[in-house]
Amino acid sequence: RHEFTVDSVLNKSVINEIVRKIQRLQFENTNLRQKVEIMDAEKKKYLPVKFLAEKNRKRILITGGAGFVGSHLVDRLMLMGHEVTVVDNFFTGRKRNIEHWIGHENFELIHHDVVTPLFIEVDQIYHLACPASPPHYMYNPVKTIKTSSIGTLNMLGLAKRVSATLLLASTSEVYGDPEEHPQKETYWGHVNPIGPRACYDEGKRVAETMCYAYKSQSGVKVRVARIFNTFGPRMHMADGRVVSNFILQALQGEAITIYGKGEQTRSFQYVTDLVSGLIALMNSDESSPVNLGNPDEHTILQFAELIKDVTNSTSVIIHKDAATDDPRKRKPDISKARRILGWQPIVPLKDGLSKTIAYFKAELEQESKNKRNVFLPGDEL
Ligand SMILES: O=C(O)[C@H]1O[C@H](OP(=O)(O)OP(=O)(O)OC[C@H]2O[C@@H](n3ccc(=O)[nH]c3=O)[C@H](O)[C@@H]2O)[C@H](O)[C@@H](O)[C@@H]1O
Repeated sequence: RHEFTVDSVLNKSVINEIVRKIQRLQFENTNLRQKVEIMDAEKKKYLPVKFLAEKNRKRILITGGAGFVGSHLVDRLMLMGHEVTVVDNFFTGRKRNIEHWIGHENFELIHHDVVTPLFIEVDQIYHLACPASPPHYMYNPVKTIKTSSIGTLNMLGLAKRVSATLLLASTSEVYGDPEEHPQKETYWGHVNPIGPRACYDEGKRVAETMCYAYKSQSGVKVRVARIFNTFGPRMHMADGRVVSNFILQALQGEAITIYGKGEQTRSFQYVTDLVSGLIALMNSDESSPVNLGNPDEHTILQFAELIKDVTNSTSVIIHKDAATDDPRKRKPDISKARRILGWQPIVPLKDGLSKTIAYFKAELEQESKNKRNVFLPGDEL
């Protein structure tokens, strides 16, 4: 209408204005389209998770969820379609262990130390937070005791308040240096209460005691998993436990260090087997402790030779001083888990090792790339 009613100067400016508006709209439209495309691409980076009906979908808290075992548990529960909240203080946990879920609508990450109370709403709590490797838990023994005692107390308090079920990640270390072999859940253990391992062993023993005190006094639903030696990808490079030490030493051609004669035994389970056991236990009605481990027992010397063999390594095997209070034998009796949960480990040691070796190889490659890209003071940037 303007074209016919106003003079040609005004007419021209109106037309210019309309053209500008159209251009702006087109620009915004393109921008919006690009934004949607980026969001779609972002969505595609997540592995597809199951869509669970509201009544089956649980709100699950995993303390220590950015750690080695915790992050594998996160993966399984996310894929199952649950809402997962991870709490970690990142002492031994790493954000990169769970980075592939960050931003997902079913996932939440909270940087928090369980020694401080936490107020959230959840249905289940997998309480894994605590360093598990001897050099890590001995690094700050007082903090280790606080984590197992006050940390567990806080999580039991949370479970009580919101009527959640709490699963405690306990350990084979509650049996100490066992005088019964293999170890059944009925065995009370042989623990030195003042030795260097006591901060962890006794910490976990009191954590178990607290679970049963909360159960009998307040009716909290508890599950206690006594976890035996576990290995797999995402173990910390500086973990210090035997599997990661031997693999890293073998891959780098360094001497494989056996503490003592190597006659002590351990039985190793692959992490995905453990995850299946933890989930089965959480969803069972069993409140008394259950061993989760692989009964396939090896001496540490045999294990060093196996690692040398599977990595094709030229490393020599050397002996160092034996560790204080190092358990001489360890092998789980898993008949209870078999009977009650229908669970048993299924991953053969060699298969688990080859996945773990591939992981450490990739980590070492990444490290050597970083070394080449490192800038030193005085370098021109
Ligand atoms: O891996 C685990 O799941 C367990 O690890 C540790 O228990 P430990 O059996 O002492 O674990 P390692 O440090 O891996 O030691 C296993 C054996 O290998 C020996 N070892 C370890 C490291 C090494 O470089 N060389 C070596 O001979 C140790 O002296 C010990 O006899 C923790 O204390 C447990 O809580 C945890 O459940």
